[in-house]
Amino acid sequence: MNIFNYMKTYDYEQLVFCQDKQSGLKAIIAIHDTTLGPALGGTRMWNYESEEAAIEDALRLARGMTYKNAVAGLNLGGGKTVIIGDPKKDKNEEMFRAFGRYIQSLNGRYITAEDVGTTVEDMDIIHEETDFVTGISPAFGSSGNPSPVTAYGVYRGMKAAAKEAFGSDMLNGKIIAVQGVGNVAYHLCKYLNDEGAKLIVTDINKEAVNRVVVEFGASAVEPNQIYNVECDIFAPCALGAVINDETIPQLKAKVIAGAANNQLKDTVHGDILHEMGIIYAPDYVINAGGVINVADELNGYNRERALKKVETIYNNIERILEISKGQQIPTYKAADRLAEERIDRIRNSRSQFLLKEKHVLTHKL
Ligand SMILES: NC(=O)c1ccc[n+]([C@@H]2O[C@H](COP(=O)([O-])OP(=O)(O)OC[C@H]3O[C@@H](n4cnc5c(N)ncnc54)[C@H](O)[C@@H]3O)[C@@H](O)[C@H]2O)c1
Ligand SMILES: CC(C)C[C@H](N)C(=O)O
Repeated sequence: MNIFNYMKTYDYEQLVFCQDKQSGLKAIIAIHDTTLGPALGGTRMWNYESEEAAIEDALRLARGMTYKNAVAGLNLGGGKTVIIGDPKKDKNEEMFRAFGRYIQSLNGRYITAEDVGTTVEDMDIIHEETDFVTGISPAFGSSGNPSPVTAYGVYRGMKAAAKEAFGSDMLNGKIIAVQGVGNVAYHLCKYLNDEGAKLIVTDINKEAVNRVVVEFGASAVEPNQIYNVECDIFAPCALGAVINDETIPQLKAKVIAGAANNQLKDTVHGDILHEMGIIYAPDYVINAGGVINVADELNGYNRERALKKVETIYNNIERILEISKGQQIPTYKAADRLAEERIDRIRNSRSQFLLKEKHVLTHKL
């Protein structure tokens, strides 16, 4: 990978490598675009097969956060961190403190939160060293674990997509296939079960599967079977790139609406879904509940206000579906246009010189 070429192609601002020998920290912070405000995006800890794979993931996820924050209407740019390591074995207190000091050194250009492999407890340790961290414990007056709120946003966005596909946003009686039933999807399954949907689930973690089978009457299938089960809606809630050449021909669902980031392996897969008439709720639009929730901390956390903003995911999906129909373009393109138009509008409105700009971190600073 030619890093500078890649950064130039997608217009990245900064890539920061953080190393601490004593704790074993190897982290990469990618900052994509800070036109709208400081870059906010979570920290993922993952046992990457190579350093190149880690860099690529950080870059892709950071750009996704720029678009996610823009469409969600947040005054925040996009960034993300990956920590190389096994979250089950390699974590220690010194590692997150060293990482917190690196975040502090960026002086507010980047704010972190949870992602796959990191927890509220990890954010609390980072907070020992920096204020530029969200999703910390409610004991600090903060928002805590973003996953339940992400799930609520996905649920609302799924309803908006269902309305387009089935003529009603009621999900009772609908068969919904859920891939990965971890932090977000457990809560999503609860909302869906409460509304009377029938759940088919899978996960590589048997305990996670058993929990939703027992609590919500879900039926379980093997991980490789989830793509071709008879269902109305497919909800990818595990990892990225699951909509690809191999999986698309297997799909029976009319709607794809789930929490996972970077669901399309490539944009061409979004084009194919569009041609097939499958309604795809763009991942970064439907899964913005968590970032909306943690971003609210920057103004002094108010859960009611945060949830009210999460409700707008329903309208955002409706709007994207309207643009997609009106302009005859795939939904991922409609979402990208919304994001890019907002960023351009704000960039253009910033043409006057200000001696000192008002900082968006009004509460934290
Ligand atoms: N947590 C949030 O608030 C949030 C916000 C936005 C987006 N997301 C995205 O949503 C997805 C899920 O996040 P999470 O916090 O629930 O993570 P998680 O790790 O708690 O859950 C993911 C689940 O997927 C399972 N899984 C992994 N590979 C699988 C496979 N091949 N087949 C089936 N199951 C598999 C894991 O065992 C795990 O139970 C991630 O892509 C994350 O980036 C999360
Ligand atoms: C809570 C957020 C800042 C990060 C979250 N993991 C996301 O991808 O949106």
